[in-house]
This record gives sequence, C-alpha cells and structure tokens, in this order.
Amino acid sequence: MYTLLNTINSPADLKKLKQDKLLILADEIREFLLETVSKTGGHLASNLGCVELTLALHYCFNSPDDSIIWDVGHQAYTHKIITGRRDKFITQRQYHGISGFPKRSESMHDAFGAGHSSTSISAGLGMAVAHGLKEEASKVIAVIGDGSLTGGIAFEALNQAGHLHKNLIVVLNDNEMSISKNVGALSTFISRKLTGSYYRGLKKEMQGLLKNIPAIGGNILHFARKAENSLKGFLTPGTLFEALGFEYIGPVQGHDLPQLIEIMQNVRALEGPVLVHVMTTKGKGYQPAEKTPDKFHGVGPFDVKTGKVIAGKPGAQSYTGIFGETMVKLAAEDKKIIAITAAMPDGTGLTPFAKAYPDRFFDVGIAEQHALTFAAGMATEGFRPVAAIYSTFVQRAYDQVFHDICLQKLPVTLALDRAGLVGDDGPTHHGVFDLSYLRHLPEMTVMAPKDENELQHMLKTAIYSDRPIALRYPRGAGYGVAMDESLQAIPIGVGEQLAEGGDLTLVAIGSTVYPAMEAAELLKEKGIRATVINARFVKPLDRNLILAAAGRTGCIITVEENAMQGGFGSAVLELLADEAAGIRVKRIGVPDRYIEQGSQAQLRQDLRLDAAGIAQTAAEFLGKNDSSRTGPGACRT
Ligand SMILES: Cc1ncc(C[n+]2csc(CCOP(=O)(O)OP(=O)(O)O)c2C)c(N)n1
Ligand SMILES: CC(=O)[C@@H](O)[C@H](O)COP(=O)(O)O
Ligand SMILES: [Mg+2]
Repeated sequence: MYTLLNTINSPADLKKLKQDKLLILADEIREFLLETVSKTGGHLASNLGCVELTLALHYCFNSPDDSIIWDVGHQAYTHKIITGRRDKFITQRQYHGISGFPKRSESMHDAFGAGHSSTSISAGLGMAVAHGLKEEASKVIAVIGDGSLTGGIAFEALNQAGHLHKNLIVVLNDNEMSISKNVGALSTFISRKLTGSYYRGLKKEMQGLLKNIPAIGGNILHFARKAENSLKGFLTPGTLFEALGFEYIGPVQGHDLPQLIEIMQNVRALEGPVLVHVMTTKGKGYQPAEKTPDKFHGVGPFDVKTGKVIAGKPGAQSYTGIFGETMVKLAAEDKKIIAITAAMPDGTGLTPFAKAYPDRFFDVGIAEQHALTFAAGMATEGFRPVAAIYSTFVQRAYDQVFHDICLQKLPVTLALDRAGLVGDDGPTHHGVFDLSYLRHLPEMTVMAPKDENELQHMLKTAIYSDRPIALRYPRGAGYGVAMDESLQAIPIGVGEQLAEGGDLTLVAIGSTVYPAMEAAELLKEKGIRATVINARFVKPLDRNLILAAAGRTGCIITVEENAMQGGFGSAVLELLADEAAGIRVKRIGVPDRYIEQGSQAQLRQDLRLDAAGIAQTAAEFLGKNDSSRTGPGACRT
C-alpha cells in the first residue's frame, strides 16, 4: 500500500529518490493522510495542500542542520511523517501521542514549536542572526500561510529582516484561505492574479483613456504599451516584499513538484532575505476538502468515501452555538451591538451574525491585538462591541485589554471561547490562564456560566454592564438544559448557592459547577454534607455568600478549570485571608505545569476536575476515615 512511504524514515531517505518517485511518494502521503486523519481527526485541508511543498523543502534543504519552521504548524503532518514519525502518526493529537503541531522536544527536525500563528518569521530571523554570529552556513526557511501573514508580528519580522539583510528564506504558502476565506487588503493584493481579468481590465481602461486624448494620444498609447511591463512589474505582489528588502520569487505553482524543486535549489544558493510566493490549493487531492476547505480545516473522524464527519451521539448544543444565537437575538434589538472575530467566524459561532448583520460584523484576520483596540475605538463612539476570541489567543492581546480597554474603562465585552481544557490541540490551545491574567486588572469584571442557559443571560449582562467585562466558556457541548425565553441581566458580583451542607463548602466556577454538584451527591454516601456555590464571578467575588458558607462549615474547596496560580481559588484565598481567618482551604485546578493533549474528559479526570475527583479530594481533605472529622465545623483546625 505505502511501498515508497514505508522506506522513508528520514529526509536522507527522501534525497535518495529520483524525482519521478517523489511524485508517487506524494500520492502515497496524501492517501496516508486521508487514512489516518479520517480516524484521528485533525487539520486535514492545510496538510493536503502542503504535500509537494514539504517534499521539495526536505529534498532541497538539509534538516536538521537547515531549520524548517512551520507557522502555526497545523500543516506540518507531512513534515512529521517523513522525519521519522510515520509509524507514530496514528497517535497524533491523541492522549500520550505525538503533538498535532511541531514540538522541539518531539524531534530534532522540529526547529521551532508552534500552535499560535504568525511567529515563524520572527523565530527564523532569530536563528538566521544567530547562525551569522556563529559563522554557520545553515539555512533557515520559515513557511507561513497567507492567513498567518495577516498577523502583525509577521510584519514586524519582515520589517527587521529586510533591514538586517540576513540569509532568511520565507516561503509564503498562499491558498487564499485562512480557516475561512482569507480577509484584508493584503490578502487581496498578494493573491491578485495579474495575468487575470484584473490586469486585462486595467490595460483596456488605460488604452481607452489614452486613445481619447486628442493628437498626442497615439504616441502615448505606443509609450504605454512599452510601459505595460513596468506596470506589471509595479503591480505584482513582489512589489510589497521587495520594498521590504526581500528578493521576491513567484508566484510559483505549489503542486508542481519538479518546478518547486528547481526553484528551491536555486533559492538555496541566494544570499540575503528571499520570499518565495507559492500558490497552493487547500485540501488538494481530496474533493470534499477542496470544495469546502473551511469545513476540513479542523475535522473530526470522517468517512473518506463520503466526506461525512462521523458524528458522535447527538448531544446538547455547544456553548459556541448558544453564544452565536444569543448574539443574533440581542443584535436584533440593539443596533449598537458589534461582533468582532480574529479570523475565526465559524469557530466562535459568529457566522450566523455575519449573515444577519454584515455591516456590524468584522473579521480582522489573525490580528487579536488589533481586534481589541478596534473594539475599544468603537466603544468610544457608543457602540457595544463583543470581541469573540479563543481564551488562548487573547493572551496575545493582554496589553490591549489593560491599556486600551480597562485603563479607559471602555465597555468592551470579551467573549472567551475555548476557555479551560480544549482537548486534542494540547498545551498551546488550552485556555487555562484567562482567570489569572484578567482578574488582577483594575476595572475588569470576569464571569463564567455554569451551563448554556446561564451563558445567554451572562452575555446580555456583559453587553449591558457598561464596563470592561470578560465572559469565559468551554469548548464543546452544554448540558442540554432548558433555555429561558427571556434574557435577564445578572447582578454583577452575585453568585448562587445550589446545595446546603454543614461539613464543607464547594465553591466552583463555570464548567466545574455541575461536577461539584455531582460530587456533593457522591459525598453524601460518605456521610459528608456539602454546601455548593456557583460563584458566577471571579471578579468581583460574591464575598457575602462565600464568607457566610465558610463561617458555617469552616472549610472551603475551590474548583476551577484554570491555572491555580493567581486564578479563582487564589481570589477566594485572598478574601479569606483578609476577612475570615482560620478557614481551611483546598484548591482544585490546573497545576503549575503544561497539560498535554487528550480528551477533555480524560484531562479533567487526571486533574480531579470531574465529580469523582472533587469528591475524592474532599473526602481526603476531611479525613474520610476519621469519623470524628465530619459534621458541622468538622474542618476547624
Ligand atoms: C494567534 C492565533 N490566532 C488564531 C489561530 C487559529 N488559526 C489556526 S490556523 C489559522 C488559519 C491559518 O491560515 P494560513 O496561515 O493561511 O494556513 P492554511 O490553513 O491556509 O494553510 C487560524 C486562524 C492561531 N492558531 N493562532
Ligand atoms: C490550528 C488552530 O489553531 C485552529 O485550527 C484550532 O485548532 C481550532 O480549534 P477548534 O477546533 O477548537 O476550533
Ligand atoms: Mg492559507
């Protein structure tokens, strides 16, 4: 089946092949990608579009002496397969398996870790400068997609690279797609086909214009025909990159392996910064993915024959879906509501909003910092902007939250999707720091819903709170609870008590509230009665509710799907230290280390964030075998 592929265990094996064999290998790799990703799920379309490019790079350069850096790294499956991980590839993005992104600790061929976008050129330039200082001739190649090029840091790096004039090769993999269709003036400019209708239209317009100039028109027309090439030269995408000090080569056909090899061999010999503009097709070679590359950007296990995703049992609607629906509902009543995404309309659930209110929807590209300051600017004009960005990607815009939103007390709503453990994407994508990095900012309010019904109420609360406010919610489905028809704002800083018990208090936030309630039921079997509080707010805490419960039971266990360092539990500790000495506290949450990939359920179980783990922690905390330690006030030291 994979006759050639099974002989490739390193780039050295690849270099032994004649070029005609490489074409066969490319077909085998595409088949292998379909076979494995249809089982594991993953980033299919980007990888199908990068097969020839990856083979050409590893054929012409010498990894690991030469460094090949993959931007985001979601398109590096072929790179992994031909650098010794073919047999392990079926474990990619699985619990205890290999990562779905390049990872330095995983292979010497993974020159730089990735997962977040637009970092490859900066890292590559750093390596190129280092090679210069060490007087090493190693080559550095940064492979960046057209979507990732909309990230500002990429231009910060291009700017410096052109200035330093070090040996750096940037390969722009242009498939005119981000996750969805790529956006922005840059994307239009770099992907414009000058031999296409645009150029012909321009030429016709110019000729018509010149012909109408009396007398001298004829001569100028002759001159203009001569100037045509320079016009073409002026208008090609290369203009931009050459202005930044790069030698521009392209556009190059990204699936023509012999041409790619020839070009990369020539590029290898060049000095200074070079940008190779490669045109590819996202999803190449698999018709369902070519037709809908956005649907096959990140895909679950699917049937290769039909292209249909193998759906799990029909579950409750996702938090993302409820967020998107509620945004449309609220926007129907209020023209001031604005929706902003950073290149993830589908992932954040804003596609229905974009369809319903296109003039109030903004996809800014992979530009989270710009997204937040853009939102802040709109807020100064009386609008109610909602920036929907994954928790982990807001980390890139921390200063914008502080400097542009909180310091100016601007009413921007941060809708942090994928907050908590996200699962297969692993440590680069777990949204487990937002409670810590937001709650210490003055003027910021932070809340998290216990279920999808509370989410819709909290979204209305946030939008009409007239303050900087963050609402964080997890990846995946809700609980299938009944959804209230009318939305009520929740009083800021007010939590709710869900169960009464004298032995201990479980204070939970967001996705840990239902597990805490289930844990309280499990504890009853051990004769332990727990009070359960849904805190709702990390900032401001419902101090009266928490202090009253702490005073009654004498001990508190906090639960959060966030880093314990500086998170929700820390906030409760601070409250008790200031106002209620002598209360025993135990925190459950994400410890001070990075959490690898795995299913959300598995990772929550590992960290005792599920009902059984919370109950076990509570029983241990209370000394489960020491019956004298149960009953009211059992916690008192
Ligand atoms: C900072 C950041 N924001 C958003 C994302 C989510 N994301 C992952 S891949 C991607 C699109 C990348 O497009 P492109 O670079 O063109 O690669 P392609 O998938 O087209 O090969 C986005 C928005 C991310 N990984 N990092
Ligand atoms: C590579 C990347 O950053 C995105 O594709 C991300 O994997 C999407 O995550 P979701 O699948 O949770 O939308
Ligand atoms: Mg792209």
